[in-house]
Amino acid sequence: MAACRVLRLLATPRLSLSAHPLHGHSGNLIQRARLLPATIQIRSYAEKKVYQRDKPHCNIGTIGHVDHGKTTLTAAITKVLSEKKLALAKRYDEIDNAPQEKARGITINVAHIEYSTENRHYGHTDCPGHADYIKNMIIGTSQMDGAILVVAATDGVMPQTREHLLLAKQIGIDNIVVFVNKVDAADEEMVELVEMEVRELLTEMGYDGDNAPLVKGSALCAVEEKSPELGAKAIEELMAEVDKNIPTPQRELDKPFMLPVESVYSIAGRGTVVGGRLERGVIKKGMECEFLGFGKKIKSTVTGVEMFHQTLNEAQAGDQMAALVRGLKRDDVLKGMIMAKPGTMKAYDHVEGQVYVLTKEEGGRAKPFTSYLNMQIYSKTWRCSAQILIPEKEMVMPGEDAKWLSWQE
Ligand SMILES: Nc1nc2c(ncn2[C@@H]2O[C@H](COP(=O)(O)OP(=O)(O)OP(=O)(O)O)[C@@H](O)[C@H]2O)c(=O)[nH]1
Ligand SMILES: [Mg+2]
Repeated sequence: MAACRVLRLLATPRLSLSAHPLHGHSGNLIQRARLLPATIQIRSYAEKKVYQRDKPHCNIGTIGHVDHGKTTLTAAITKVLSEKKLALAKRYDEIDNAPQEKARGITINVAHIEYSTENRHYGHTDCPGHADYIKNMIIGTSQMDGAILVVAATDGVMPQTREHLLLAKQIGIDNIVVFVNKVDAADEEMVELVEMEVRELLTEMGYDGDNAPLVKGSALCAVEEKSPELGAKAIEELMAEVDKNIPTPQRELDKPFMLPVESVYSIAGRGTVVGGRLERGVIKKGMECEFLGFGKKIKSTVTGVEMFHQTLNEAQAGDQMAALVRGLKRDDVLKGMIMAKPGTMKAYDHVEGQVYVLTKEEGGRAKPFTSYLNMQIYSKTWRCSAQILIPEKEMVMPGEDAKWLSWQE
């Protein structure tokens, strides 16, 4: 189990950073960021439908252990909702569409899918469960307002069930709805045991395990149109719980805009498109913008805004959006940069934080640590290899609080 710590920035207390030293030294960050695969596909700006903002927008997604059925559940939700004309049904292989994903049968990149219920419009991020792709899961989860934790009844709580829930908690996801999947392949006793186990885990992680919304069913049955009680009905029940238990957050619309860049594309003949979840403010066509990060500061102008392939008159905080920007090459902008209103943000190469070090039982490390330790720091869509300094103590034990300073290596 990997150690995980949370930094609360003193200067900007709304921003929380998760440091996750899973992968050790990151090497050349910029090179790595370039290698990361694209996640939102914007094919053409021509003849786009205009997005109708007639329902509140909410960002959710699927987290949980590898192979527990997150992508199948994502496909099942779109299928069930498409029957009510609230979604376009997405097949499993349209969600996991990279050749490597198809070959290995696992999710590697997060996928962003859109659908609606009667009450809300959703952006859904399907995260990878495999331990090797935790970094993608952290970025995916940092864009969610609430999460669906998928646990297979055939397996129960597994290492990444625990780790994903821990990370979701650290990232600040307060509302979780559980889907106990693969109920078609497990006996009743097993399903009951798994429910108890998940509730216990939720409590352990600081959620209200006893009263957490939990739905049991089978995503595969819903996709294959079998056993409607376990299939389509369970999916409807799940979405009703999501509607009820994951509140739409208050968005900061009146602040200067800020978009952590999650993906960068180039569209032949049109230019460069950047995608991500708009963290605050409003973005409209014609606005000036500035990209910060990786030692760069680049000015540009927004020439188009869209969400899930539909044109937006304006993108609002919370939207999973993409912006076309003028005069930039694809390689000028990197995943992890911030796109902001010019002059409103500054880049730093160090952070000061008040840190609580998780104990081994909480999923942290067993040993104390001292200054000059190298680790990865994660925040929003960026991650960075950093060195830490603990000014007031010689060492910090798991379970202790400390003030610390970390700077980019
Ligand atoms: N019996 C049964 N199998 C299921 C169910 N849901 C998914 N599966 C199967 O479980 C396997 C894994 O499903 P995925 O949806 O790829 O799992 P995942 O959680 O997205 O996996 P990663 O993204 O790689 O972590 C596939 O073979 C699915 O067909 C279910 O309800 N019942
Ligand atoms: Mg998957």
